[in-house]
Amino acid sequence: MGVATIVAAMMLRVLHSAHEQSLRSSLQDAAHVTADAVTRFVEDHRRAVAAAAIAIEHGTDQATLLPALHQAYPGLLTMAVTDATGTVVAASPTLTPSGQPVTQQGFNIADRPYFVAARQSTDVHVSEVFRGRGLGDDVIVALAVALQDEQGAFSGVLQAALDLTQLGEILGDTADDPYSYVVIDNHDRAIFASSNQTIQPLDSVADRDWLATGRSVPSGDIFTLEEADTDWLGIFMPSAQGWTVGIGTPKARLYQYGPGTLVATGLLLIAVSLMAWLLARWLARRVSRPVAHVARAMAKADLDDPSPSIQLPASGSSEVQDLVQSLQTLLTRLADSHTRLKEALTRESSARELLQIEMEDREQIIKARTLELHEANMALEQLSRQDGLTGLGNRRLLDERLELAWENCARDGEWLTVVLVDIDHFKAFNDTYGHQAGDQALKQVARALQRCTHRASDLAARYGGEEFCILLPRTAQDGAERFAEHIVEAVRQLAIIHGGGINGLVTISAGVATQRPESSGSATDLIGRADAALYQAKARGRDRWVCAKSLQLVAGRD
Ligand SMILES: Nc1nc2c(ncn2[C@@H]2O[C@H](COP(=O)(O)OP(=O)(O)OP(=O)(O)O)[C@@H](O)[C@H]2O)c(=O)[nH]1
Repeated sequence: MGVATIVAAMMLRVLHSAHEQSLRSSLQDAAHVTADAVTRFVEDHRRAVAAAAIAIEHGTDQATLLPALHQAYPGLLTMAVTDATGTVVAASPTLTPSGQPVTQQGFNIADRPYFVAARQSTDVHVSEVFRGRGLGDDVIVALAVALQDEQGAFSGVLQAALDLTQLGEILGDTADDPYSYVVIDNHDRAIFASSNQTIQPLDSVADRDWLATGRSVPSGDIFTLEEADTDWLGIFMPSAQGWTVGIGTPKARLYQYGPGTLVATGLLLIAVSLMAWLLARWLARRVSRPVAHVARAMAKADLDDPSPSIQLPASGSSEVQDLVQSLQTLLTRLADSHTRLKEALTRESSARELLQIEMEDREQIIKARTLELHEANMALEQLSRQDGLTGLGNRRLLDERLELAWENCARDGEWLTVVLVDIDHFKAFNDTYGHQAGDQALKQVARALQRCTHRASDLAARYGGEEFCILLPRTAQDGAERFAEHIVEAVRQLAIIHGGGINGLVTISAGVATQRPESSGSATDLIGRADAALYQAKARGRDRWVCAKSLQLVAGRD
């Protein structure tokens, strides 16, 4: 039924557009015919007036000619012949509305624009549209032509008033006409409007919406006008004298189909519905149901079954049977591929697990070896900076740390102290107690010095032979002096017997140098000053410390 509805809607659409096309072309035809009729109406009368003028010029009796002309052309309301001064000398009708003979009234039309225009023209002049005065007040145009005497001189004017209300009869105007007409002059005044319009003759239509809309499209094209209660189709056509004929019709006429059309459409709709229903039934029996059956069988097919099969449907076209055969073949191949794929996946999965285990083992080994290598490097690194005998830092470590301490204290504006230490009379100790005992004494002194350094940044290093160097970053003069006193005393406290030593013991002498490092100076100078102080300590009798304070040396314990 859905298909039938669509077909019916399409048919109605086609019908509607054919109807619209027909309405448009009849609107255009009506516009052409009407414009021609208006033009012909004016032209016929103009030619009649021209012919009458020739007749008058050739001596035809005006008193006979004018009534005859009047009778033949009832559209000519009044006619008058004037002399050269504009005074009416003959007329039809001959009497005024009040019953007086026109010619005796002394009417003079020399001041009328059409009189002046006709006198200057060789053809019949058609005036602007105006409302008559004198012999009537109808809406008219004056048809005026100059008359000449036998010598060709201007002898007067023949003038006729053309009744424009007659346009209604020409256009067949009736109140129930499906079309509305309007004839507009070149000043946008209505000359004539059909009786289904509320426009009076000579009303201005300049401000009407339909005028602006109609002029927005080329003459002869159909335009659409939307008004509050009615939508219109309209058309403008040019006619006589630069006038315009406008015709409009409500758009709703598009939807007025005749009863025959509606019956035919209804029957067609029923026939189409019936055919669609029969077609749907046939398709369902021959195609849809068998295909649905096959689809269900396919959905249920188990690829793990070594030989899956689809049952052939009882009904169905031969195409459906062929389709089932093809699907059966395809299904068998799919099941085969499925089995091989599963086997391959299982093999691949086992291989991947083995590979994973292998990789993890290798990763562990590499990690362990890397760690061992790192530790060995660290040990080597440490050994390369350690004195083998005493276990203190060696000269290499001292140089690195001195450089670093110099830079840090320089940056922070801190004091840096260097203490150089030398064991007193150590040669004699070796000579007396042997070299091995000398080594033991060196180790004991080293440990004592090590114990005296407390801060992480302090460093006690073997400087060479029986000499040691101690770095004390961030340590000013008074701290340095206390430290020097402390190590001299600490070595005394070891109480290592030395017959040739001071008071029979192993003692040390120390040289102390303290300064605030500056970017201009160097650590070597600081070591040099400590060495000079050490020399002073030795010179002053050993077992003491001397502090290099600028150039002045400060001594501890004489
Ligand atoms: N046992 C031992 N002795 C060392 C070692 N290094 C240097 N010495 C000895 O230390 C002694 C240093 O003697 P000197 O430089 O003359 O000075 P000193 O005898 O200590 O006299 P003063 O320094 O003036 O008090 C030398 O005999 C070196 O052989 C070492 O590693 N072990």
